[in-house]
Amino acid sequence: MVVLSKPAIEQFPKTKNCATLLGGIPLIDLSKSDTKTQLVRACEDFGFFKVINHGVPVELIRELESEAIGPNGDVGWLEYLLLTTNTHSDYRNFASIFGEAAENFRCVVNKYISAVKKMACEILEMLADGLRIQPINAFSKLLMDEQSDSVFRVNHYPPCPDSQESKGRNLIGFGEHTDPQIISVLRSNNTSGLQISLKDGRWIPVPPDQNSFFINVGDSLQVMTNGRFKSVRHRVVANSSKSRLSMIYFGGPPLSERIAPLASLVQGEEDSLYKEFTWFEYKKSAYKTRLADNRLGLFEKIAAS
Ligand SMILES: C=C1C[C@]23C[C@@]1(O)CC[C@H]2[C@@]12CC[C@H](O)[C@@](C)(C(=O)O1)[C@H]2[C@@H]3C(=O)O
Ligand SMILES: O=C(O)CCC(=O)C(=O)O
Ligand SMILES: [Fe+2]
Repeated sequence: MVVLSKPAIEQFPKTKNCATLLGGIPLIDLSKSDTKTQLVRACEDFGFFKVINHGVPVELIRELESEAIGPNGDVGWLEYLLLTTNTHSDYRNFASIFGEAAENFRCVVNKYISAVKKMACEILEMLADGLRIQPINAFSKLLMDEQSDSVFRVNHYPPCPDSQESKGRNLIGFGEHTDPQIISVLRSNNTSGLQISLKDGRWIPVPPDQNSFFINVGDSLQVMTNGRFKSVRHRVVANSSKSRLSMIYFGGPPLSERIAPLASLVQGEEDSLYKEFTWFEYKKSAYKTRLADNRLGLFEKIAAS
């Protein structure tokens, strides 16, 4: 893990209209009435922030965490994918073998996704308001669309004792990358590991907080805001003694949606930094890239001379 010296911490961008800085990370209290300016500022400076008083029931978060770990609590040094090979399998048999567990998990995941999606949409509407974008649901309607291509991911990082021995070296759990979608809502248990990259390229650790959410600006929001918001580069380093469990909702647009800078954020066509693309085109090209690649590079317009 990167340990920051005090002078480095003092060099973090000073946020005007001030979102509280918590170890360098903007902290937004969603219960406060006027947070839109702080939200805009956090998306411009970091592409990342922490939210508290978010309205998602703590019991729902805990329930999902315990369901994700599995009914019998077996957590080994293994993550696996188990696929059925018989396309004609009778799903009623599955239910009788796996008991209620799979059914419950699906049900809790659905409730959790509805709650975090609602929060993500509220944040996106405050951001649109802060940027004076009309209509105010210009971003959130993409997540609300029935065809929205949003995904949900649960990551489990087993403890990695080797990372203790490799002093001064970060053992990577999830390599550096930006998220391709519009917005990501991340919640983890209290195990550290997540780091974000500042604009100057320095990596800073994000202190974990199981009761809060961390929000990432994704590549699509960077494009729609014509680069005003930055999709944050982030990674996860291995923890030597504790396992990390994270759950992320990635709010994405429908596959057919055209992604381009919003007209109100560009003076004229020539000021647009990106070529228009559909989310399908972006996703297709993203899956041909390496995790750390700059996926937006392909869609950037060459700077006019
Ligand atoms: C290497 C890849 C994994 C990824 C798709 C990609 O081709 C590039 C982006 C990766 C990422 C990062 C954020 C999310 O975890 C994810 C689900 C996504 O939408 O883009 C992953 C993709 C993945 O693991 O399939
Ligand atoms: O596990 C984490 O904390 C972050 C994972 C992540 O960045 C991702 O799944 O895209
Ligand atoms: Fe990510």
